[in-house]
Amino acid sequence: MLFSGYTLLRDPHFNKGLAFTEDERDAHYLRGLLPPSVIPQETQVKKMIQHVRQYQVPLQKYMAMMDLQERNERLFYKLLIDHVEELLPVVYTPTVGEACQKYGSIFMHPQGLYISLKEKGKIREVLRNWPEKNIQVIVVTDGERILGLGDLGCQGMGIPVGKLSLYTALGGVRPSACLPITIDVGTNNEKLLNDELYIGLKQRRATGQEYAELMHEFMTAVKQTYGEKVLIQFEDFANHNAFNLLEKYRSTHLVFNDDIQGTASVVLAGLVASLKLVGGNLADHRFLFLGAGEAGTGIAELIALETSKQTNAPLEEVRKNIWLVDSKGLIVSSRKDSLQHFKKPWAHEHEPVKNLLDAVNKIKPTVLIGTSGQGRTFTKEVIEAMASINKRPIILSLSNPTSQSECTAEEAYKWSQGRAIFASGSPFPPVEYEGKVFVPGQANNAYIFPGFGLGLIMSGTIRVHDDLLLAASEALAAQVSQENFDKGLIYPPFTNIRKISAHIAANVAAKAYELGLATRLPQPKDLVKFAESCMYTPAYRSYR
Ligand SMILES: O=C([O-])CC(=O)C(=O)O
Ligand SMILES: [Mg+2]
Repeated sequence: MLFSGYTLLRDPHFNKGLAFTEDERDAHYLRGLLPPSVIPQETQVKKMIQHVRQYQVPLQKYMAMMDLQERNERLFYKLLIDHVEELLPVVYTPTVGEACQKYGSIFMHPQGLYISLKEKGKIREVLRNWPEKNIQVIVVTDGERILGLGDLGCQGMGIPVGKLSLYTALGGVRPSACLPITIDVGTNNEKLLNDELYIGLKQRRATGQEYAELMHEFMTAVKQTYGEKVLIQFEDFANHNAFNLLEKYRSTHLVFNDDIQGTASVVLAGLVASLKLVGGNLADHRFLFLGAGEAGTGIAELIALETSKQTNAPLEEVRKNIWLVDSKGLIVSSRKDSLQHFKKPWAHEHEPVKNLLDAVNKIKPTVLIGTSGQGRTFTKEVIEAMASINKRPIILSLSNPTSQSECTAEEAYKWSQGRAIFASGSPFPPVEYEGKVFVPGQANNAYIFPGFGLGLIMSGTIRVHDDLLLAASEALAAQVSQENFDKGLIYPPFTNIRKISAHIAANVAAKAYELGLATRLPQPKDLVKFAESCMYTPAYRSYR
């Protein structure tokens, strides 16, 4: 340990507050710097949860949590793990969205690493300024599409910070191995450009070659600094850059796009689980998406891939069961020439259809998935149409945060007379309808990326392959218990998430070994046990 006395109390990695023992207080020059009482971590957790609960305003709870993270990291993680269901909506969606919108005015101490156009040519130096050297996971955003809230520029930093706190709390990756990064190439958000408290570059976004060069310098510097096996998670990039970056770097770097691949994996898991409630195989179902961006096309492709593996039918054939609606209506072959490349595989033969309601009535889907980033687009008429076509319509409102959800849980249950199987990206509380309580699930990539990342890291995997996403999906679906199904849930509760993550990690690693992508040899015998043994726990360590 580097510090003692006053500096020790102010170092969030080592500080334990009143939990320092008498011996530690003697050995580390702490006498007199703390009041005499010695309190165990459990008691500190009780105190802190009361502290957070006293705030009525979610953003204040968020600030209290960030404050704790900066003061006493182990207590922060202990609190988050012990109260995960309660605190996830605070450090993650929906509150983290509001925090990003207001980042300039709530900003107290910088978290993560900022790389702006000013640092062009110096990115390796910037990485060297970060205090930790052994980095295993980077979550990086350029802030252009933060949740469904749009361009928040440099203030998107809340997202990598939040995602990485889940890597630790939910997936057990050491906090010191996690590095949140925001790339600042400007913002096109006028409100931020005119805000004197805006923390980012006050210029419009760089694009084209200027953008590509900065990203390339970044990708190269990361690999040079941290080696081949550092995982780079792309988060909340706008569509055009997200698809291009993934395509460009997937064969040279260990990259994973959470919005395309993580969301796809979590939704496929929920769909596979829901088959236990509605019957049939994936191939028997018809899927309709509102939103044809990263999440929509990512999910669609993974459903097609899994269906094709199950039925031995070619991908082009099974894709025909999957339909997407974007802002211009149903994606059909007559629109092909004007479509962005990631939408083209979904342009099937059909007459033009203008809006979602007409598309539901024409396509007659069994599953309706919202990935549009637009709130309140699953109207009463849309849900009623789904309910008239299906005995048990599957309805997923995936856009985040809650304000952008395509419909609320209450609307889904009420308008379908309690028949919908519903899950949403951001959490909704249980709903009572005609005397029955319905518990909605949370179809959020937070189920997948922590365990997925752990699986890659612990096996020394060097590239992400689509089969690893399927392995993660399969492991998650297998964790839904009969008791969960009885409540209509297609996801297990977050309470057991560390156990779930260990199973996901193990299944992902097993697949990576099978594909020859894992470099940690020999392969551990029991991968679930191995995953558990790799996981960080936030209990205090004793200092001699
Ligand atoms: O952050 C979340 O809650 C899920 C996600 O990746 C997004 O909405 O972009
Ligand atoms: Mg995201």
